[in-house]
Order: sequence, then structure tokens, then C-alpha cells
Amino acid sequence: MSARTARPGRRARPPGARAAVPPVLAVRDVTVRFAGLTALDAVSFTVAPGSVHALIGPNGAGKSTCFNVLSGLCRPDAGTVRLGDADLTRIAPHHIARLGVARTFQNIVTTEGSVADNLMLGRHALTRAGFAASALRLPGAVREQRVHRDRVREIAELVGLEAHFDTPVTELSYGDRKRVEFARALCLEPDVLLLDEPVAGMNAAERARTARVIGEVRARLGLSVVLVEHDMGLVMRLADEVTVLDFGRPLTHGTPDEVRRHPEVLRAYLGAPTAPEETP
Ligand SMILES: Nc1ncnc2c1ncn2[C@@H]1O[C@H](COP(=O)(O)OP(=O)(O)OP(=O)(O)O)[C@@H](O)[C@H]1O
Repeated sequence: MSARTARPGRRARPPGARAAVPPVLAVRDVTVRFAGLTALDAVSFTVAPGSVHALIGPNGAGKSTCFNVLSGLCRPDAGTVRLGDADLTRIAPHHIARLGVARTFQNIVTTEGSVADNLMLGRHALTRAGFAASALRLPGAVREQRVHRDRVREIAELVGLEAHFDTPVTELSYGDRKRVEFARALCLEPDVLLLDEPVAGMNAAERARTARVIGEVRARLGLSVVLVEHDMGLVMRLADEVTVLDFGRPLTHGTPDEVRRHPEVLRAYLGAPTAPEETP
């Protein structure tokens, strides 16, 4: 069973009917205001199918607010977000998840229980059997659970967590717990994965490993990734395109090489024309 085709139970479209390439994610003129503060000011960018698109900018630039709009946690005052034909603007987070957008958070939000338990939570939106059928362990529900568990094990292998599959997450290292979050988002079988600072707080070895895993997952699953990350080494290594925000406004966008040489980026983001921090 290929990693691309195993999508039991997705409700937004028939099981297994995932498009060969993910739809385009188009963000157009998105504006968010908090009282007197404009956190996002007419921000537009396009995430090409299967690409890694990084959002960078100094603290307070609006990156998390943008992620919150994309995942439905924040309703924009103006602008639109579209995933292919679907309008994601102002719809509830669980609907956005079902339409194929999954996210991780800056802070780890794993629950107690094993890695497998946490990853199974990520399958919730794809589960067809109702609560009663599952609780009563009716044959259809048991079969479905088994299919989901097999797929969850594949995803654990994909991110290098197979040895910890039955381990309580509380016993894992920080880097492994961050990877559980990443894997749980993958369990939704997303077309678009939003990664909010995936290597924040990791040591150099963990950062390098996570960068490798993100690259492999993207190559194997063919999904699109939107990445918010302060580690410029990781951004430059993984991103196909970079959008730079500054005080809520789009400053520039382009390939990592174009962006890293942009004088305004050096001024606004790095503060000085020095080399950014590199992931080993
Ligand atoms: N719920 C909120 N209420 C009021 N202001 C907010 C809220 N959320 C964010 N802001 C403000 O909006 C601006 C953008 O914040 P945001 O967290 O999106 O920036 P960021 O680029 O993600 O920063 P960081 O890199 O520090 O995470 C900041 O000035 C922030 O203080």
C-alpha cells in the first residue's frame, strides 16, 4: 500500500480519491486587526502544489496570525484563503482540517498516552464509525480502527518514531515529542501541512534530524508545506519560496537565495547584513 493512496475514511472526498497533486493554496489580501493594531495588512501569497513555502519575519511580524487564519483559529477582517476550489475563509478549524489543511503548534500539545494513542487522535476527522459503534466494538468499527492503526504505524515509521510506537509520550525526548506532533498532523492525510516553528527549542542534532524528516515526508507524500521558522538555515535548506513579513506587511518574496540577498530583508529581519544562523 503506497503512502500516497492510503487514506481510509476522509469525509471531504471519497476515501482514496486524493488528487495526484495537492490544490494550490491562495492567500489574497488578508487583513487582521486587533483593536488598534493591524497584525496582517493585505498579505497575499500562493503556495504551489507540493512546494515548501516559508513565512519569515521578525518577532511580531504576523506569522502566527497568518497561520491562525489559514487554520481557521482567526477570522480575517478582509481577504480570502482558498485551497483549490474551496473557500477556507472564515470557516471553522475542524472543517478546514477536513478539507485537507493540518497544522502543528509552536508549543507541544501532545496528550498523555502512547505515541500510537496520540497519532490515532490525528485520525479522528477521517473516522467514519460513530462513537457508539466504536465503544461497542462492532465489527465494522473494529475493522476501521485496524486500518487506521496500520496507517498510523506507517506514518510513525516515516518520521522515525517506529521504535517508540507504544511508548508513553511523557517518556520521550523533547525532539521526539515535537516529532509526535508533526506525525499527528500527518495522520490527517493533509494536502497542506502548516508547520509552526518545527525545530524551536531543539538542539543542533535534533534540528538536523527534523529538517531531514520534513524533506523526506514532503518528497514521499507530495504534500505542500507552509513553514514558519526562525532558523534561517532550515528555511534556506527546505523552502522553495519565501514570503517575508514585516509589521504585518509583505516585504518581499522569492527563492531563498533571492530573499537572503534582499537589502530590506537584511535590514528588517536580520537587523544587520550578517550571515543567518545555520542548521548544521
Ligand atoms: N490575540 C491578539 N490580540 C492582540 N494582539 C495580538 C494578538 N495576537 C497577535 N497580536 C499582535 O499581532 C502582532 C503579530 O503577532 P504574531 O504573533 O502573529 O507575530 P509573529 O510573527 O508570529 O511573532 P513571533 O515570531 O514572535 O511568534 C503582534 O504585534 C502581536 O502582539
